[in-house]
Amino acid sequence: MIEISALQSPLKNQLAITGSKSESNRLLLLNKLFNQVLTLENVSNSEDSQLMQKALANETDLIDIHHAGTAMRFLTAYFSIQEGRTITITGSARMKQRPIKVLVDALNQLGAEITYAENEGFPPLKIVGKKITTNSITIPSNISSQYITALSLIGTKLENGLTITLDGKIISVPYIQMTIELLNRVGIKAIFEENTITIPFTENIQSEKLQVESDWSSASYYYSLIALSKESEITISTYFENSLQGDSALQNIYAEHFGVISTFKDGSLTLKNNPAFSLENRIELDLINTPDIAQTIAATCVGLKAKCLLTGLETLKIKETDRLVALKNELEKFGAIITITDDSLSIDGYNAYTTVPKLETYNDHRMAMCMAPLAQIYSIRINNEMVVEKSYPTFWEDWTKLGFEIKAI
Ligand SMILES: O=C(O)C1=C[C@@H](OP(=O)(O)O)[C@@H](O)[C@H](O)C1
Ligand SMILES: C=C(OP(=O)(O)O)C(=O)O
Repeated sequence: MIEISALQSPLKNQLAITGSKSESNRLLLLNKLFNQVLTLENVSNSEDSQLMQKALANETDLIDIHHAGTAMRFLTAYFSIQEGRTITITGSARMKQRPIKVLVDALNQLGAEITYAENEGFPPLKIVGKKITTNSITIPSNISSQYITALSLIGTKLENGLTITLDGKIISVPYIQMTIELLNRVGIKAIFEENTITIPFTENIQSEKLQVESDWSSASYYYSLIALSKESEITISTYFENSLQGDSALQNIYAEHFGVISTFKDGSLTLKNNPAFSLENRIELDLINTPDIAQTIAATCVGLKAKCLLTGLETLKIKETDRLVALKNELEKFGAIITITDDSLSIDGYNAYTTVPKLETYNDHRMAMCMAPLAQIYSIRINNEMVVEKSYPTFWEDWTKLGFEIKAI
């Protein structure tokens, strides 16, 4: 457990944040599919991307992917087309509760041979690699976009290509767009229009150098920190105005609702306070396209004692923990009055707040990181703080650089 206290205000500092975990995991898989012809720069040093790299290099028949959801889903598709190889892919206790049936059904309908090693619908999976020649599939698109990305990535290696029809509401759309844009960027003419994705079989891609942009979900904690500070400025490197990452929506969300100004210069992003900003009565946001910044936004609201209604949160309950329950439990420790439904979270007011809260992280990196900015206002304690490694291993080092005092207790 750590205790975090703010030492200096205003903040002024520069940080280098690791590459996007989402871009990295897609590019690592593509590179494996296409004989490592890409030279990747600023690849994420997150545990999830390291696990992805190790799994792709692994030649044994048992792969443990721990908490890494994207890696679990992308690798299920990858191993299902490795003819002549049989593997079992497993993960953490939580991974064994995260649904994968939609993806397994789709792959098996295409001709894969995947069975459940424990519980129907969930990892671990036994995968016997097969040649897949079927070239079209319909898949529900309202549970996780990661299933759709997984199919799109391996579609490039199916001899007849793949047409994917998305059935129902499409959630986390920017993550599907990121996949298609990355395929386009390496020269694969993938198309995503309305509810149809078309992926052509591709023999080879050109060798080229690609720079992974830094992680926008990780940037969210600095947006929150600035929103909870005054006259402060933080510069973070390797961010661009034209991002592939949907979480770059942070720029507009924090400009409009929390008074944080973003400026880009020479590949860096500077965040600072807008002195003319005033908080609205109740913040309303639909976050269906940006699920990973929902926790950050809820915690920023608590720091500002703002009321809010956050909707489009139906995917939060199947992530690293049930994030809706975790947010309610922990943010109520600051006096927030919170109501959650299956797909929303509202903060309707605040009770008087008295004690220094001891905050729990539920094995969820984003629970630890979203609450850290509250240290700018309150003295807080965070249990199991090393969960941050999943996406941002140097998080606490960076907070020390910013001037926070972090004590193990
Ligand atoms: O494709 C990706 O890289 C991701 C997609 C999103 O998941 P869902 O599509 O399950 O919402 C997101 O929450 C996750 O952190 C990363
Ligand atoms: C949901 C997340 O990751 P994953 O689904 O890849 O485990 C996340 O990083 O917030």
